[in-house]
Amino acid sequence: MSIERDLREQMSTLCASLYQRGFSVGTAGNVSARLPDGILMTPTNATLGGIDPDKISKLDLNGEHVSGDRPTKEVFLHQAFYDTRPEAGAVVHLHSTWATALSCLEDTDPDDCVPPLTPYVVMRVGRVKLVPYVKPGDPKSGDLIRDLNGAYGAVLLANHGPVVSGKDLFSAGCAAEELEETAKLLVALRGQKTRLLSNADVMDLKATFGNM
Ligand SMILES: O=C(CO)COP(=O)(O)O
Ligand SMILES: [Zn+2]
Repeated sequence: MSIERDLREQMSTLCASLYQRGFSVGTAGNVSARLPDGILMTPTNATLGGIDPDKISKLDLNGEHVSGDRPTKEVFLHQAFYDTRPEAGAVVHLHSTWATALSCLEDTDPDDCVPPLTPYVVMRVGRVKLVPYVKPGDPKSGDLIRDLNGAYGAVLLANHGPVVSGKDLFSAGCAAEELEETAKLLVALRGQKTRLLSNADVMDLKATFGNM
């Protein structure tokens, strides 16, 4: 099977799994994966529960739509991650409940939305930036990601939801799920005395596991 065909199948399977487990509803969210000759993206106004591998949109290295259905309106967001993070092989955007809740809370630290509560959010997600609200599909969303200069692999779009990159579809999917579960923990622990991992713990995890 070709690399592209394999990625198309993986993307359809990942999207269906995210949808079936409630990480996405309706037509919310979009997923992309980088190829040597372009980017595969889920079509706009498509439910992640029914992504047909043959209808997945393909853009060339110049961002031109070359095949498949019309791509997600968040093309700019995905392209900005690939342009600023050479290690990014895939990007997952969701409206998952708890990460979106975190994006709406006024006291969320914009430079570090998710403190090191557990080892896996450090290992899988890393620091998360809060990106100011722009309406879905606004090219400005890409500019806001480019302004980060690749410093963050994951962001929360204010009042909208998470966007998480990873070295491949599996890693980006795991990171998006880990972010959602950690956001749920954060909301559940609000107002309570909470112990965080120490800086030494965080450094040790990064040294041991690197970029998962
Ligand atoms: O989540 C979404 C926009 O932010 C979904 O839009 P698309 O259907 O265009 O991918
Ligand atoms: Zn969205």
